[in-house]
Amino acid sequence: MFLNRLALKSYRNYDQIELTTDSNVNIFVGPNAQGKTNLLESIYVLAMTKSHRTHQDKELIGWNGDQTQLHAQIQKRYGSCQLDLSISTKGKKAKINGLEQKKLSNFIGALNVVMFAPEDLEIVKGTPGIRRRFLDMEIGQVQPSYLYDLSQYQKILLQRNNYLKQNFAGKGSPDAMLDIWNEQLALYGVKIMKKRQNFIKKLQQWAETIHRGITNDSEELLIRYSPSFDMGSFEDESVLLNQFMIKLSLVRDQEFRRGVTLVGPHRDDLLFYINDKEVQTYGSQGQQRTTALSLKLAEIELIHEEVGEYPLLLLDDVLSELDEYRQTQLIRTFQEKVQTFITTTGLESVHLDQLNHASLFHVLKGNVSGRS
Ligand SMILES: Nc1ncnc2c1ncn2[C@@H]1O[C@H](COP(=O)(O)OP(=O)(O)OP(=O)(O)O)[C@@H](O)[C@H]1O
Repeated sequence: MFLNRLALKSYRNYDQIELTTDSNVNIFVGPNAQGKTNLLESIYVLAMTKSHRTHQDKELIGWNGDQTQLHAQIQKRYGSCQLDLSISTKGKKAKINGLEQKKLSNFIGALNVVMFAPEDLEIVKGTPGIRRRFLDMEIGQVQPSYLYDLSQYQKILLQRNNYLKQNFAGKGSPDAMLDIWNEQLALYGVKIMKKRQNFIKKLQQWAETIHRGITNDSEELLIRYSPSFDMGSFEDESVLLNQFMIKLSLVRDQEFRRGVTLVGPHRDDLLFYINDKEVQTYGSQGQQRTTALSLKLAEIELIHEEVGEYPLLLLDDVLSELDEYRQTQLIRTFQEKVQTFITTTGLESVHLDQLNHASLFHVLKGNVSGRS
């Protein structure tokens, strides 16, 4: 799929812009703090309805406005499609081809993107919460039902935690109520775990091959799902559900003492190994960065497999971080296949000679000029 046109109103430091983009590679060049990342972020927001770098939607609204409007014209295999998203302090409104979508989950997935930014190193190095967010965003954009399961799970988790806090052991008779929460929690928890397990299995297959290519066959990358309890080889959801309930009963007293839910996908993690050694603990900075790159490139292939079209690739200030060999590998992956948006402060860090065709845009103080 391709983004043909992007229009923004009152988005971060852009008052109003309209861009026609190249179907191959688009390079946005400019000094620091001019709006390059903001531009890529806006494309990400059009795909996911939220930013990759903040949970606070109001930060996206230009300082002089009270709402922002984003518009994209997308070219897909089966025709073109118009996406409109407006974000105000009161909430979000999303339209596909002029039709308002009651649920944002129906809007997510109309445009698919893979973003690779310097902070993605945190997916490898950072806390489990960052890896769970990565899983949620990526599975969500190819499987809208996942987002529904997740929001149900989060609601139940919140209520269950409140309940645990208020009804510590010995006070009242909490069991009957807890049984109801447990069933609900396990029901949605298992759905999420199964979907994460399937996603990671597929991601692993792609990432392993890609990582071998990037490292000249010297490194074997393994990605492993690490759920809050051992799923064993259980394929059947009802067996897993039963396991979930057993685990909950085992930690019951501890949960009352601590006032939090100790079992479930909100405690999942994702582990990375290179040649059998955990990357988070033993990996060099370079290996951690390459792992993040392999993960992102694997995602491109996975989305293609699931959706039948390649997503857009958004590379925010990452090319200068990659050596020539890795940059060449990356360019080979997207060239003529994946519409790519690159930001950089200087063209000297981009191996332009490797690109068959690219459009160049200059970004200065919230204005974009060019396309050459
Ligand atoms: N809500 C907002 N309204 C207006 N301006 C904003 C808003 N949020 C951020 N900005 C401004 O946007 C600018 C940053 O833009 P951006 O992060 O896109 O920079 P950049 O060109 O990618 O820079 P760098 O090369 O340093 O990463 C900053 O000057 C910041 O003050």
